[in-house]
Amino acid sequence: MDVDTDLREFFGMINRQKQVLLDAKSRKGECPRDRKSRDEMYLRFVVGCMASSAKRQEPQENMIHSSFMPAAYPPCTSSVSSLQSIMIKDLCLEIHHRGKLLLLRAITPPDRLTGIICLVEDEDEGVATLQIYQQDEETVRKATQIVDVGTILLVKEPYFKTMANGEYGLRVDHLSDLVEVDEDAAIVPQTWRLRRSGKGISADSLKLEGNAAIGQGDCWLAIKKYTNALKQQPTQQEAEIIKRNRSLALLRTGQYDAALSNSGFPSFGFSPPEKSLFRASEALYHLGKFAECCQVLEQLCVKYPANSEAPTSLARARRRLAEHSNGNIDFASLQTRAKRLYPPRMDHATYLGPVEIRDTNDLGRGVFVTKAVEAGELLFCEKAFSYAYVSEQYGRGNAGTKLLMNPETGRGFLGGQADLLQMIVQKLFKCPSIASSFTNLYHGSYMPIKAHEVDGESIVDTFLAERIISFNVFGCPHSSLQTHRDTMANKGSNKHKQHSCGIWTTASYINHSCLNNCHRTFIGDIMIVRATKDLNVNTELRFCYQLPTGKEDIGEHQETLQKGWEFTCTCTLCKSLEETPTSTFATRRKLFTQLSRICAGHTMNSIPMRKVERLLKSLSETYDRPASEVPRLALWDPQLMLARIYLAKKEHVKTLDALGKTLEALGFVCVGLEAALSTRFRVVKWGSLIDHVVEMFRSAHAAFRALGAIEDASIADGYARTAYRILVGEDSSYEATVAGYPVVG
Ligand SMILES: C[S@@+](CC[C@H](N)C(=O)[O-])C[C@H]1O[C@@H](n2cnc3c(N)ncnc32)[C@H](O)[C@@H]1O
Repeated sequence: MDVDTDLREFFGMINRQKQVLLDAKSRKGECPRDRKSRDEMYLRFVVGCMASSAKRQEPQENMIHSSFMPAAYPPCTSSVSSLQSIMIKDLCLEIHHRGKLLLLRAITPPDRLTGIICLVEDEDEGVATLQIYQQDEETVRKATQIVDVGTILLVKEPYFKTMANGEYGLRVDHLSDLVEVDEDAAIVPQTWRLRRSGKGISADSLKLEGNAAIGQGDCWLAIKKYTNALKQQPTQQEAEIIKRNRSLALLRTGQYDAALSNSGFPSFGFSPPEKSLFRASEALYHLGKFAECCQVLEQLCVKYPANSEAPTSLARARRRLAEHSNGNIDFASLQTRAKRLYPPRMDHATYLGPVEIRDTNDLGRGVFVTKAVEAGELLFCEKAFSYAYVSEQYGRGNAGTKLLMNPETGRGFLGGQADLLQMIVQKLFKCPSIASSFTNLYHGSYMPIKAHEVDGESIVDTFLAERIISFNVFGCPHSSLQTHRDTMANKGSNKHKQHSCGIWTTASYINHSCLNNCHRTFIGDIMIVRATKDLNVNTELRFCYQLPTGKEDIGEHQETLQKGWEFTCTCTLCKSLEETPTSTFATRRKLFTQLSRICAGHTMNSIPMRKVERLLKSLSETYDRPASEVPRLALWDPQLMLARIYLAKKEHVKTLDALGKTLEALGFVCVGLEAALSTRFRVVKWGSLIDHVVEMFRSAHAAFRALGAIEDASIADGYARTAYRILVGEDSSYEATVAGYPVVG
């Protein structure tokens, strides 16, 4: 939603790749005889590495790293012991060798492109290129910590294919399909046992090696050392210490479930060690289990009063718990922190207000309000499940140059979204206890596998994750406050071309309507959802996935919804647009163009008001349904311009009249804006909310005040604040923002 999915400029590339895939498919099942020799492959690989290293050292601006998803295939769900060995020479093209297992040893260091690439050999000295995808970024885990010369790997149910450069290679898309093997594992041939393995070394020595690795910042190596130490039959006491140490390395590598169980949680025994309690609390915090985290930290504070970090951590966890339970949210401080943070990943908890996910009659699941709410009320405030940040100034984010295309579905992920896939797959793999909040999201017709675990590792289906992201991803600005200020300052907003994006697992259940009744805003990776109308209990919430501007052809709007989410919108606005004859659209466009030309060609003082009013009247007459039922989205803009001119000319009665018409065009029903001023100003029904609605109410405030209608002025200011709260997410910044409005400040 609101993500940049316009990949037209890449269509040529997608089509060429489609052709490559088709050509490859025609060789399906073929066992290629024209494989390159080991030496030739080695030479090509080294040259390729040198070229990519040179590119990394001198990155070109706007360089796009493109990659393609293969046709979806499920991850292996069989345990290693049930698979049969196969050799590289027996692999056939475009085949997933189900029931088979390939034992490999890396013969080159890795090269990192969009995936990690290296050359591998098998026991028969057959050589192939291995491409592994969805691994951690280099900044999180170096490619050499994943595979390096001598690393022994098992590829489960190997997928052999023609690669982009025309050579043949193995491609691994699912993390659990690749298993690193110890040199002393029974499956490893004697000739490969060259390095010093854990065998014969005491558990204590391996533990010390693990501690040293942590000291050097290599937590992945530390985990291996501790795991080997545990295989050397340590005493129970030793084993507890080793696990406790491993818990720290697991914490630092984001493996919070395993860190928690290695800490000894939940039964720490009669005398819980300080480190166990602390590590358990950290893991619980990162898993969002704030109540349990507080309990563990309270225990730690009582047992170890000298621990100086525990009270600070407890205070932090209690703040999260309060945010989570009561919606006790300090928005002003959130805004301040988001401004300084790059990427703006906020240390904050999710608050779910009066909302519930339920089945709808016709659109699968949806979100409903559990009590009556008023326009502006906070419904929920959700921390992202996963968030990929791309700076609006480019170059400051963690993404921006990747293009991941799926020729099979015709969908593509650009920039942040391509990063999001890798981040989510890693998170699901590392924290399986929270995976279902993501995997339960809508995924269209994709059929997921049933198994979740094999050989003690979680199974993550990369293609399911890709599909879920494409239906549920939200584009987002660094902060909606900045977007609002930019829009109001006429700096133009890139609202509809968001590169940062994320997944918010509650918001994802909200279905679409062009006439939405709730609105999402962002402060960094926090999404704030507020009601845009007064809602009765049990009303289903509706977001606008993609806002029709009212100027485009309805076909274009429906095509975007169909392409993005595979449905056709049947809301009153779409229905009315569909029923509008083409000739009416043409008249509307013509009148609109005339209006735009007049506005662009005149200053405020020289604008021919009568002509504009006449054109606006004719434009209104092209609509037949009342605006309260079907907003006239093409009309508010020129109508607001009139209101601005009247306000500038201090013609306050006309200002109020023009504002009434502007709000009406957006579907608002207001009373008390008429010349007589005999009725108290009131919004009877809220309409579509756009940033300028705040300006409209502020202008009404100014006009009422000038006319001496002080109470109406104050009511108008109240509405401006409510609209602002909905559009920005909070109103602590209201005064500072509206003071900067160009027209009415
Ligand atoms: C983000 S999900 C929304 C939650 C979804 N209904 C569920 O059951 O999980 C988006 C999908 O919901 C369905 N959907 C949402 N709004 C719709 C609408 N107005 N009409 C028809 N289908 C809609 C479409 O299948 C769409 O791809």
